[in-house]
Amino acid sequence: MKKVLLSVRDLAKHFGGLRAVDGVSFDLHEREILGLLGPNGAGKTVCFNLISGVYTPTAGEIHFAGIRSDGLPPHRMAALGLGRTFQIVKPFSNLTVLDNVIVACGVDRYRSLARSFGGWTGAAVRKKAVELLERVGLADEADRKAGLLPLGHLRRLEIARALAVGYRLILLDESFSGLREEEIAPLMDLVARIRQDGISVLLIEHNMRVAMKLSDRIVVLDHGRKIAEGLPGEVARDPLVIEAYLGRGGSSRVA
Ligand SMILES: Nc1ncnc2c1ncn2[C@@H]1O[C@H](COP(=O)(O)OP(=O)(O)OP(=O)(O)O)[C@@H](O)[C@H]1O
Repeated sequence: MKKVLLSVRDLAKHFGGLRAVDGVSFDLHEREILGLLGPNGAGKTVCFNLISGVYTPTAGEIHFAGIRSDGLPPHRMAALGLGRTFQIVKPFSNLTVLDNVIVACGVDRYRSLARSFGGWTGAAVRKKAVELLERVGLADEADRKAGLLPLGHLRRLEIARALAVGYRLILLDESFSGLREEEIAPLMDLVARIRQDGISVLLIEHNMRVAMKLSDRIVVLDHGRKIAEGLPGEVARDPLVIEAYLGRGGSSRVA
């Protein structure tokens, strides 16, 4: 049986009177790619922020890697093996691509320093960062200033930074948005390879073709609530999902 890596139970986040996330539950299994979909304002990014420790829930529970994790700060979540990308890419523009990944590896460094004092060497982190750049196909860009990278490469850099800590799970926030058609298939291959390497993926994606093809299962939110969960083909035919995306009277499939 598949092992649950992340479990979200009755999760809620209110901002004043706004129920941005309103009683959402789902599981993500080890080695699974789970798509988190929904129209604008559905609560997807707030969910990411709850799972990664940026926000503390108003109610509900999150369990990650066998421990109750809601309320833990982002660096504790990172130390547990959770990495994430952001909808708006924010590299350190004046640092090289390699240094951007070295900085992201810092969480590991501080953790091992605290534990063993001296378990870390600069050379080891550099080696890890170079390996990560190779993994995402950016080795040739290592010495370039990150601010000079085109969007497609920036998205790969973000994924390398997420992988620097995310040895169990990475959260991808619209990693495909704004990419050219020819950049999309290779990035899908990269995400599939990451999963083959044993890392689970939770992705927010507005590109339906990408989400449907890449995800093993899909959870759909609307107005903070879960309205559907299932295999991509099932979810795409779900009348509630079609209505959420196309409005009442929508009759075509989502994908
Ligand atoms: N810090 C905040 N304070 C107040 N309201 C917020 C905050 N963050 C998000 N919201 C609101 O919560 C709701 C859900 O936002 P969220 O960003 O999660 O949507 P989303 O599904 O990611 O949408 P999109 O696809 O447009 O990024 C929105 O109404 C948003 O305005």
